[in-house]
Amino acid sequence: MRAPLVNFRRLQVATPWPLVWTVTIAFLLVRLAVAVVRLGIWALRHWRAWPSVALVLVAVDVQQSRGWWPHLLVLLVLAAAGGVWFWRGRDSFHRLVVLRAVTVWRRLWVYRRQWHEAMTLCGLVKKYDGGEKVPDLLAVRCSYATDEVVLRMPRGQNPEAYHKAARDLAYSFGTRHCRVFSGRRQAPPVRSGRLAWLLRRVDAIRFRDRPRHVWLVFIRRDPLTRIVAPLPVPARPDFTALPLGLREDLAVYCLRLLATHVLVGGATRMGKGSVIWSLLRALAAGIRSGLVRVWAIDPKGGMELSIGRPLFSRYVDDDWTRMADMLDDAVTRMRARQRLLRGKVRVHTPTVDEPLIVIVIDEIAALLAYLPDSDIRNRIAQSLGLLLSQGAGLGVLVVAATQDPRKEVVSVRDLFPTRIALGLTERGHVDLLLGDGARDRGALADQIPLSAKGVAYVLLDGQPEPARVRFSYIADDVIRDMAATFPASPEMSPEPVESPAPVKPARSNGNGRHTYRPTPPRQASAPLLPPSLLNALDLNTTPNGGDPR
Ligand SMILES: Nc1ncnc2c1ncn2[C@@H]1O[C@H](COP(=O)(O)OP(=O)(O)OP(=O)(O)O)[C@@H](O)[C@H]1O
Repeated sequence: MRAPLVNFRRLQVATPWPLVWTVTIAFLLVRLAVAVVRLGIWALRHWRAWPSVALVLVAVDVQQSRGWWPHLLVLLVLAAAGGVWFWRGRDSFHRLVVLRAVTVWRRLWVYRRQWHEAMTLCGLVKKYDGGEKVPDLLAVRCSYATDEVVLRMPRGQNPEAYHKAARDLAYSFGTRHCRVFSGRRQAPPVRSGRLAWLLRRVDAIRFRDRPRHVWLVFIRRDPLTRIVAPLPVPARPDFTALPLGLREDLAVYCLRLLATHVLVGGATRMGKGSVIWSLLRALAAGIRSGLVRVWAIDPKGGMELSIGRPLFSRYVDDDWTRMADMLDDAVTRMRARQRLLRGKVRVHTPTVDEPLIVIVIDEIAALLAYLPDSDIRNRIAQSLGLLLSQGAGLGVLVVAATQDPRKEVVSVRDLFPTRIALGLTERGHVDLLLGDGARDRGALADQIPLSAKGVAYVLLDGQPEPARVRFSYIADDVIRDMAATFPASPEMSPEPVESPAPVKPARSNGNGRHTYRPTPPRQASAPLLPPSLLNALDLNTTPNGGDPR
């Protein structure tokens, strides 16, 4: 027989039973308290299920006391109310009933059921201490086109693992695309009213930074295969959020133009024009009121921009020297503003006296790389360098498009803080435009099909992961209508202003809508290609034969 560890008898010490019992009871009490707290947290986390549980309990009670008739009656009343709701307020019915039902169904059937298996097979489960650490599925939110899944990573992982596994994840859950975001996609709501201070504090907790959370967006059906119609012109442009198109989660894509320059890259005929025109449409009310001045340069002889000539305070399409002069004038204007604002503010606020100047250049490579006269080319490069490095805060912005984003072609590329990547021909161009690693984080701009004109990858505010958007398609008639409705107001500046070309006003057709009556094109703005050839260019690439309606 083995000797006891402590022989109390030989030591003449009585067994300390009170101590043994106290320690045991204390230990059990602590374990019980932990279990109760965990149960409480679990119940709180699943607070959404409370009403359903309560309903089931009431239903069972009613069934036992009164039979099935009350249930049938309640079902009939609910069906009738649902029918009336669907008939009178289809949008709210879809949002509050259909989408919620879809969310519950997909959360349980698609995600919860297959979560462990999919995470294991995609290599996202960690092994620790003989057990497994599976990412926690926290929430699922469905829209018509997408499922947003929020998860918490196990320790020892970072979002890069999910970027790498994005394709595997997409196919595991029966979709073709999965976008991975390491930050929250919605900004906290703007609160107003009496309780705003309280709600803001709650939001500060609810929307706090959660480094261990990852947002997966599964694209169930691609809403960007359809052409996006022109968006309504905002009555007063909000330079921090100009609506330009649609995101793939069906939210409106808004561009922050304030204090930034924008470079649009895309292969030929992938829709660079639609980005520029969508932007001009969003600015149109400001153009008419004089809050915004657009100076346009179209090195392609007016092929793209001349159609909206009245929108521009200044416009050049045929003379390299005048293009260089215009950029020099912009630098002069910027310097004058610099003197005015020095020591007062750090970012210029547009006013009618000191408007936002937006310099639109349709093909910047033509000015920086292909221009034959090297003196003018150097002048232009110098002015652009100055504008891009100093103009953003002073309200002199450059919006430029290019087919080739390489540095040899667009030497000033790195000075554009905001970039948009439409369909590109080369894989390497994606990172050149959107920054290193953008393609690995999901910006597959080189895989955008030729038919998806106007589809682009952009970086949304504060997020390293690119989002896919489609810019609204602004047809020629819409541009002419815009130009007639929102012509640039006469400039009150010392610079020479060319008077806008006369455009026939849009005529009312009696029902409050305006129809454009085309005027014959001037010689300078006549297309360089015959219409038949232009149509032929589009025929194979646009789904409906180049007639996006
Ligand atoms: N957002 C869009 N949605 C649908 N179709 C579009 C869109 N943008 C452009 N397209 C179609 O693509 C064609 C080419 O568009 P656009 O001229 O804007 O391309 P681009 O990239 O500016 O061409 P280029 O390289 O010649 O300057 C248009 O004629 C139009 O049919």
